[in-house]
Amino acid sequence: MLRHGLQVTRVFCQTVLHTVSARPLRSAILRLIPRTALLPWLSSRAVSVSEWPLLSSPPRDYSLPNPSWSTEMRRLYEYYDSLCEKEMEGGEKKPGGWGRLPSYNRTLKYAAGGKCLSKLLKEKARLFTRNTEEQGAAFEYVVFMNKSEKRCVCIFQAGHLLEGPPGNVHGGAIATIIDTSLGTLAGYLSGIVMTANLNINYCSPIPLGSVVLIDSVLDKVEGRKTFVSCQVTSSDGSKLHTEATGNAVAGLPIPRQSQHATLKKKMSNTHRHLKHTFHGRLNPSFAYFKVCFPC
Ligand SMILES: CCCCCCCC/C=C\CCCCCCCC(=O)SCCNC(=O)CCNC(=O)[C@H](O)C(C)(C)COP(=O)(O)OP(=O)(O)OC[C@H]1O[C@@H](n2cnc3c(N)ncnc32)[C@H](O)[C@@H]1OP(=O)(O)O
Repeated sequence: MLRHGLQVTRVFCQTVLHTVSARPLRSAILRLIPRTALLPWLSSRAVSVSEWPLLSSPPRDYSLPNPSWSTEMRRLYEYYDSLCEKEMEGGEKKPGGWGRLPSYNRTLKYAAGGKCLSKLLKEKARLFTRNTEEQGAAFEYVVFMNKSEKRCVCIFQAGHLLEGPPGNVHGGAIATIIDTSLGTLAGYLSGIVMTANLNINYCSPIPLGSVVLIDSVLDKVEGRKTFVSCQVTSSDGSKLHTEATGNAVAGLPIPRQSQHATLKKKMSNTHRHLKHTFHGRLNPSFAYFKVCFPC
């Protein structure tokens, strides 16, 4: 009976809150509801308040296995996952040196725990490599990072929407996944970066639907520039498909004078959100990278 009552309350609250579109009214209602009391009823999943805000379902982590993954993709995922540092019984950490990076389609929003940072972001914007919900259709990938070796491995399965030459992957799609891997490595090591330069040699075509490995390493850091390179090989490493070098520049480009004040204000709002989300435990500007660096 009580369970039924709670369910009705949950559905009622969800309906009201989704129907109320006026923002001030919606936030007034949200303020009136005691979070800790209602959260377990309103969310079908068990999430803690500090992990995820009221009424939002946790974002999808695209780096986790899904039914479209081939046996080879799963095998490689399980291999690298077994090398990852894991919490063991008794709180001890199993050393491994590797870590899987989560991946979201709205990175800044989700990395900040769902706080709305959409002033900085376009509401409809999505990470290019994660812009379809159809599993297996385009970019299926997961990045494993080895911080001590300054290296990352991306396991990539190319879906049917990435066709270029018949039966093979489009060169632009290959460039995209290379940019993602190199950008992720450079960003992980040097903070916020923009790719300034990318050189690619396409050595042999990648068959559509196949699984390849993108092994990226740090070459050197010179001031703001982080030089990285990678090799794209078949999943058993026997065939070289592509090789690339890149240079990523750290820090945001200096905005024009007229944009400066607005950007500064937006960034300080973002920092406030991050500070609030992480309860001031971390330097908010780096919370995004240190807590859950996405790719
Ligand atoms: C708000 C950001 C938040 C990021 C959040 C990340 C989310 C993570 C989520 C998921 C991860 C997925 C990972 C994806 C990764 C994708 C990465 C991309 O695709 S980035 C898009 C394509 N790149 C551009 O659009 C850059 C356009 N260019 C620029 O903005 C500027 O030119 C920039 C920033 C690269 C440099 O501009 P300056 O004004 O800051 O600095 P100057 O003085 O021009 O250059 C600094 C140094 O770099 C060299 N440099 C500049 N451009 C170069 C070039 N093309 N080639 C070689 N060197 C270059 C210069 O010679 C200079 O070197 P010297 O310090 O003098 O030694």
